[in-house]
Amino acid sequence: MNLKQIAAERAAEYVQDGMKVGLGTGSTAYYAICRIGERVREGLNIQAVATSEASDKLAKEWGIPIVPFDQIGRLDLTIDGADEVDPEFNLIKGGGGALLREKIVAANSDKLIIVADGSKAVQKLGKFPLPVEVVPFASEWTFQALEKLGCHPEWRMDGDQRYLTDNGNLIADCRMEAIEHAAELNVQLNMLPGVVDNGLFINMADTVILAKDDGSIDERHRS
Ligand SMILES: O=C(CO)[C@H](O)[C@H](O)COP(=O)(O)O
Repeated sequence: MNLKQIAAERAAEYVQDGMKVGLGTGSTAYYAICRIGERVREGLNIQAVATSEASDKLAKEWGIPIVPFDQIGRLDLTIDGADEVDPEFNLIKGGGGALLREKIVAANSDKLIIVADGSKAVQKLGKFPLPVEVVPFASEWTFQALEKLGCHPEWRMDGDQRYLTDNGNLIADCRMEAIEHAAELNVQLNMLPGVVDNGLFINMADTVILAKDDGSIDERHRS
């Protein structure tokens, strides 16, 4: 039983004819894109944007119409994965490195549906290293600023090179174990010159669909 697929396919049912849809990134969002792609092949009429080059490629392979960001306007719905989800629907995202585009797309969507297997549900965010996207210019200074903030950053690597995002930036993964004040940290991080954005998604998710070990679905909506 593929829990990621179960959660993602439930979310894909929310996509309706005529909608403008944001497509997430990662191994769970993958199944949502595939299911939406199947429905497009069956005649579903939508327009979409993708949150990464990988999702863009996958969507096009399925024949999902991808529209330039500047031409699509506001989105009805975005379906994306997450690395951690807390009881208030706050998230850590960016394990796949797409956090910046994911946050921009989520912020321009009427509804953000998060899909995941049950292991992503946590009481407190922070065990998963928090990704912070950093511009390459003077990146060691930014790294030091993250250290001073107590974030314990480590550069994400791709072999022996620093990992580069689709935007040509670096990722510092911050190992904090537990984040006590996620909303405040989100603001503090984004105020550091050199930080483009970080993987904390505060008050952004509207619906969380988790597939539990027995294959049942735990679907929650933010009131
Ligand atoms: O934020 C993301 C990519 O930047 C992903 O949604 C997140 O890492 C979850 O990925 P997966 O579904 O593969 O566990």
